[in-house]
Amino acid sequence: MINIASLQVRSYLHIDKLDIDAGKMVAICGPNGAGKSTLLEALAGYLPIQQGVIRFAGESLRDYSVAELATKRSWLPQQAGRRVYLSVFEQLLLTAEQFAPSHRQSPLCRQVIDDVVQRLALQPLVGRTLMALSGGELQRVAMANLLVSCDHRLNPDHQLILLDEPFSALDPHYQHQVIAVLLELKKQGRTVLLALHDLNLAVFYAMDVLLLDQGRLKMYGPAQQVLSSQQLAELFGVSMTQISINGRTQLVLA
Ligand SMILES: Nc1ncnc2c1ncn2[C@@H]1O[C@H](COP(=O)(O)OP(=O)(O)OP(=O)(O)O)[C@@H](O)[C@H]1O
Repeated sequence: MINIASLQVRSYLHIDKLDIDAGKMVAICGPNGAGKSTLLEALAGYLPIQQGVIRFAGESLRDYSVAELATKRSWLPQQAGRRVYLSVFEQLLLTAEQFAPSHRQSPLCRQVIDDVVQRLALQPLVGRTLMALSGGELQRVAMANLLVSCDHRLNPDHQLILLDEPFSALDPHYQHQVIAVLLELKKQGRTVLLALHDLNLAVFYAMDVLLLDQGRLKMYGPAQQVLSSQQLAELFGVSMTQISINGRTQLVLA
């Protein structure tokens, strides 16, 4: 689904070779400044590629038009939507209508929005103005907006979800709720890549982890293998160990 070869972006990020299969959920981890956002922005098609190639579904990213990319992948940057003077419902409708230009599809847009609002329990927020929301509320609405954009009823070609620290402002309840939604999308065959600082979430949910350090790919594989005590000590300078609670792996300071 994603194939990277000899990639250089912003003279900082260098990846010799990386292949990510469809239907994976991959946490991009690494210290501050490691290149996580840079990699996601490059995959989203927003950064010029200085050298090498990113292939998405077999075709070079350079060969996709902006419109084609918009239907195939969704991109959630950090701090999305802060300055928009729209209600939550208006924002979601605007997004839905981008994929359903015919007026006859308006009832479908409303159905998709209703389903997403219900799935994320956003009913108390739909009439509120985006500018008046808290950081966490705004992040939940940004996720709802992404879910509308990738709903297969409106956007049947959709394949890839890219998220930059989507849980940074969410309390534990909403973190797990959003991960559950992403796991449902993965089950449908969507590929999900997310920059993540909370290493425990990656381990707990047995994601694959792509570990970056100083703009280089350090390791890619199952979280339990990649986030070993030795690797964590080397990269982050912290002493952590994996333990098992009720059959789930977790990281604890040791
Ligand atoms: N627009 C930019 N122009 C030039 N350099 C940039 C730009 N944005 C980021 N950088 C630099 O590129 C490097 C990688 O930044 P990036 O934001 O990708 O890291 P990150 O792993 O997402 O970090 P964090 O965990 O702090 O969010 C950093 O050294 C950063 O200072």
